[in-house]
Amino acid sequence: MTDDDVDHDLLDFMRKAMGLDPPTTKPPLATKVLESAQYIFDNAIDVALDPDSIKTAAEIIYRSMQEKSYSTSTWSEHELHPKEKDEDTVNFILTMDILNFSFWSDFDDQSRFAVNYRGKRWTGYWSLVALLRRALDEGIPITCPYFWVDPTICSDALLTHVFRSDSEERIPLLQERIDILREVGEVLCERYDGTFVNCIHKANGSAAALVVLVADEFPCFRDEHKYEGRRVNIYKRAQILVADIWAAFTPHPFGLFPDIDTLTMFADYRVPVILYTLGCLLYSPPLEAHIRALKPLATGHSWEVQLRGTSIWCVEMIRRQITKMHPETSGHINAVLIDFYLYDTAKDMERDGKLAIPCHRTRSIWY
Ligand SMILES: Nc1nc2c(c(CN[C@H]3C=C[C@H](O)[C@@H]3O)cn2[C@@H]2O[C@H](COP(=O)(O)O)[C@@H](O)[C@H]2O)c(=O)[nH]1
Repeated sequence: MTDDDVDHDLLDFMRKAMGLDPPTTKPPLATKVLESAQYIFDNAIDVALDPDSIKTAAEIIYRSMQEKSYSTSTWSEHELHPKEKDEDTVNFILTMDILNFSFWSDFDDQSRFAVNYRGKRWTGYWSLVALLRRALDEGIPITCPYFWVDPTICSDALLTHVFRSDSEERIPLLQERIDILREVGEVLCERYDGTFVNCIHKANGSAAALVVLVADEFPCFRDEHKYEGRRVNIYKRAQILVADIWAAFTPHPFGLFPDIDTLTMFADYRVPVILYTLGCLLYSPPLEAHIRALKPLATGHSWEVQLRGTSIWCVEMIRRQITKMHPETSGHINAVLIDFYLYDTAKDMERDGKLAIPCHRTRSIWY
């Protein structure tokens, strides 16, 4: 039967007679992050972009990504990232991205929160990945949602042991980390049979739908703020969760997201530093003085929202510039890979003392 054989008028008549809604071609779910970023950029007065530096940076980033053949496979090449393409890896990535926030430190390098694992000393994001592996090696099922929700086997004391430090500084926001693990576990066990794989299935292959599902279902991922009277969506950990799954799995079915290019840069505290160092981001004198003085910046403060939103918009401008100058890359250089590249490069530059400004000091669960 072809579409011509179908009597659509009769079908509509029968639908109405049966009280069925007419067929609606639902618009694809949108995260509204990019439009939030543009709104913040358009209204920002303390953070601006420099178009010439963006053009120059785009070419530098493009060439470097080509030289390093930056792709999704780069993700699994990291020493501590899981390589298996299975449900355990999905739950490992979920656990990691529930906790993937706020590792900046005002302690000196020897005293800052650190985890010794496999003969190396890990700090920052990598200390989180290391401590999860350390717990699994100790036989603690730290990536299992059913474990998180049962305080008789997963006590706060045991989780404090999992998050223990091998240096003077303790992990920041320990209680928040414990609370949100249990919060996510409750929802997953009640509605998704205790595995994030069922969330992936429910999103039906759409990265944007999965980001929106995560932000709707799990409050700790609902990275939304008020700016100039409007709600703005940043969704940093919800987006990087989907991006990590995409990078870790594609082309395995768990990682097939045809709309992955709708994700944006992940507004953390590291990437703005390299964007500033490249001359792309410009700060007003009071904001720059505040950051250089390592003063705290409250979550939701206008300066903080401007920093995050304008960084997202900056990476979008870089992405558009790369696509304009190198149309052949439009299929495989997206905001996610540019972001991953910028984060990794920022870590290298931090190690070599080449970053031009400290990161801003916001302590929150959002990033
Ligand atoms: N925008 C963005 N933010 C990222 C990452 C990553 C790590 N992603 C890995 C996966 C693929 C990539 O190749 C990376 O190897 C962590 N973060 C954020 O940074 C902060 C930790 O920083 P530090 O204290 O310096 O380690 C914290 O807010 C964390 O959420 C990223 O990729 N992009």
